[in-house]
Amino acid sequence: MSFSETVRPTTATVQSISKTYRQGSRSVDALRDVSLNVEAGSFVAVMGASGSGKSTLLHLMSGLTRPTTGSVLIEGQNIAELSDYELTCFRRRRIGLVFQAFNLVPSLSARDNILFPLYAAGESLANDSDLQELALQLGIEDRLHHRPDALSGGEQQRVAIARSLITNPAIVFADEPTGSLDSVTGDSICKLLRNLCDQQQRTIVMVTHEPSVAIWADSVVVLKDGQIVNQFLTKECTNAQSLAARYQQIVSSDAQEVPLST
Ligand SMILES: Nc1ncnc2c1ncn2[C@@H]1O[C@H](COP(=O)(O)OP(=O)(O)OP(=O)(O)O)[C@@H](O)[C@H]1O
Repeated sequence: MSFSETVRPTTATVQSISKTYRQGSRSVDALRDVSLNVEAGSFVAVMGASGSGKSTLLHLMSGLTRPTTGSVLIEGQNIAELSDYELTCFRRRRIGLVFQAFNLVPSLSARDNILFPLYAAGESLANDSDLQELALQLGIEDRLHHRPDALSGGEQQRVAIARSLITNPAIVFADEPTGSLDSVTGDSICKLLRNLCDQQQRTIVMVTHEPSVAIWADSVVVLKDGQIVNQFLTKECTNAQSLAARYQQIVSSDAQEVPLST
């Protein structure tokens, strides 16, 4: 395994998914009949107001939760059909996950945090040079023996990204990966995600509410009240300000446009 080589490009397709959360007698329709095709090797940002369903969409696409109706195809596999055990195995091997809160184990070194998905699967690292290569690629090669509390926020997120890549997944889902970081550090994380896509053809789906983060993606999917109301290419925006203006125009409009495919 080499982390600097390209991976087999993977598509992610969501077909007519809905998700209803039930809380006692109340129910919340978090997503309503959402369809989306993320092309292999592309970088898609998901934007929307708080409560519009961004995290729910990401969690469904990454198999963390199951849709109420509809299907999610990763590498052509409908993950909604897998048993809990099969889904866990599929997620461990095929999907990388990055969260805003890093979710590192405080008592473990950066190295053991990165290797955690392998340990959880009962595996070990075949070749230590793989870890060294990954750490070098992410700029944390001299931080591997530190515990999370001795690392900066940006370094912790790099460790979390390394952990998401240790099984060499072709698709990475990131939920507000820069949400806890200052703008300079956040930019370096965006650049890293962009490189994973450009240099290795990994597919990236990232939730963000920041136009300056979304501009790093190839396209932006806009959610409103649990539905996709628009999808546009970032190259149509000259900079983060024009992306912000376009996004504002979309969310403040009552009209729902037909979503484009990436
Ligand atoms: N586990 C849950 N149980 C009940 N309702 C939920 C649950 N998770 C999310 N919801 C509801 O589903 C809707 C969509 O939530 P979601 O977290 O996907 O939105 P979001 O766009 O990611 O919001 P934010 O930007 O604030 O994180 C909201 O109304 C939320 O309250």
